[in-house]
Amino acid sequence: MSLSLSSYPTRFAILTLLSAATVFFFYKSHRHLSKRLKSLNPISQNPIPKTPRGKIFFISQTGTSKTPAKSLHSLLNLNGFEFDLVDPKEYEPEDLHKESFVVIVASTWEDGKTPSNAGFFVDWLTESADDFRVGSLLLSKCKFAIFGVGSGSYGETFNAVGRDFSKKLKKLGGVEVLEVCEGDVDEGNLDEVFDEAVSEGDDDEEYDDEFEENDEESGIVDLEDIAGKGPSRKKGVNDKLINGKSNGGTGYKIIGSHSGVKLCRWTKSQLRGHGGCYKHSFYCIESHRCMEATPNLACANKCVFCWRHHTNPVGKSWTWKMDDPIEIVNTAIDLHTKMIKQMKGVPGVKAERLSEGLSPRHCALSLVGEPIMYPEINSLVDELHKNQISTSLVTNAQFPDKIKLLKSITQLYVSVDAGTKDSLKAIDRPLFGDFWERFLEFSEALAKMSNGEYEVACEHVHSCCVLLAEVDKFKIDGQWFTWID
Ligand SMILES: Cc1cc2nc3c(=O)[nH]c(=O)nc-3n(C[C@H](O)[C@H](O)[C@H](O)COP(=O)(O)O)c2cc1C
Ligand code: SF4
Repeated sequence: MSLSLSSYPTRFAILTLLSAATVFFFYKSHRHLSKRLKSLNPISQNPIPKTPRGKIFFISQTGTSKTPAKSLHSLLNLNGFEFDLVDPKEYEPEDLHKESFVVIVASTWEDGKTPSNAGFFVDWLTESADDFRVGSLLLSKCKFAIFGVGSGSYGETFNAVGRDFSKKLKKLGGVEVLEVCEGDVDEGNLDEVFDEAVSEGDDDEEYDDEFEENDEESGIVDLEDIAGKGPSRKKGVNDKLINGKSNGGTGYKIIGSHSGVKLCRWTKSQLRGHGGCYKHSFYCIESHRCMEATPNLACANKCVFCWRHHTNPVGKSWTWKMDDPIEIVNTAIDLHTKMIKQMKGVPGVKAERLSEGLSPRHCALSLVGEPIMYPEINSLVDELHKNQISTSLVTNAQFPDKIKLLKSITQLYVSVDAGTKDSLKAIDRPLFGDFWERFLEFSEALAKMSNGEYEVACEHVHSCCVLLAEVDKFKIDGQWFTWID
């Protein structure tokens, strides 16, 4: 890979690689380093266009990672690169999309756990990366580099946190300027590799000349040539998410044998005085008083975009032991309020919102799975209403018989992911052979139930045309429309 040396990211990447590895592994060759820095120093060369300040995050349990992060911070600032050294505990992750450059120095702890000063930061990142509504372009303006601080003696979880950060930032559109550098504090293999690379250069004027020649004459340097001399990824390292989380990292709590509850990212966001989800914008539902739950983790589709990565159970009918609806509601409220309480002390959480959040007023039956498959769905909804909790149920239109039996519900959200039989099959990958007929029958039943009026959530407006053709009147963003032939 060749990159122009005159570009800010490339200069930064090279400087970061050299300086962080040098600081981190206590490399002593000042002569060599200063030569390299001189050749890269933005002050002594072409002026760099003004860019926003970068951020160096230290993710550390016992302070080891903070030291190289601090040294890197001094070195970069000394060389004209404006960076802030940030404790993620004090940082608002919602602002991440505004960053242009982020360096993360992160250690890994037992079983691949993240140090506690980045607990909220990581949860936010995990949820955003797993949430298809957030999108893969959120961080497209953000370049990043990651330095892992760990120990190879922990095998598969060696530098798991650093690698996990890289994966999630990339999933959200972040641009990684260097392959994750994996430091090994015990084995010291990294400083050996680096020492080797640098000591070659130390006695080798040719190396410096070559470096300068590349820089001066062609303006191009092969970044991999340099990065290749730094720390390399260990072969056979397990790339799976290893974040010490239960339920495959989904963050939801299982209730009984077939239900679940989760604190959604919008609930957390509004607890912290930030915005809520679209239901807040459309219907004034307060996200910090909303409980996300499902009485059925299973589904009759295997949608390509499913955030559960197809690890949830699937089935065409209810074949499981059935838990009591009242018990499900009580446990869901109990677990939900416990999770709200755990938000106490998280930076930015407002005391007033926290106390309001302890009494949920809305329940989104949408977490995962198909809620109307649960045979006691009407009793469950009744129980929520008795607790003065409004209900919003999301269904994927595969159970027409069930929708006909559904009694009072505050809101019904039909997930229509495609407008034709072929595209619905390709996107939702339904288990039912007669999925299209089911979908049409569901639509007809719904049209009758709602007197031909549909309320459409914006998320699916693009694919609702076929469905809307069946009805007389529809509502988007609170405004009613009629169908024109
Ligand atoms: C109890 C314990 C568990 C650890 N687990 C891991 C691990 O799973 N993977 C890893 O790469 N390093 C692991 N390490 C090594 C730490 O990442 C290393 O000690 C690092 O320097 C700690 O940095 P910090 O003080 O910035 O948190 C572990 C260390 C301890 C003491
Ligand atoms: S409706 Fe509730 S659970 Fe769903 S996204 Fe909004 S706040 Fe979260």
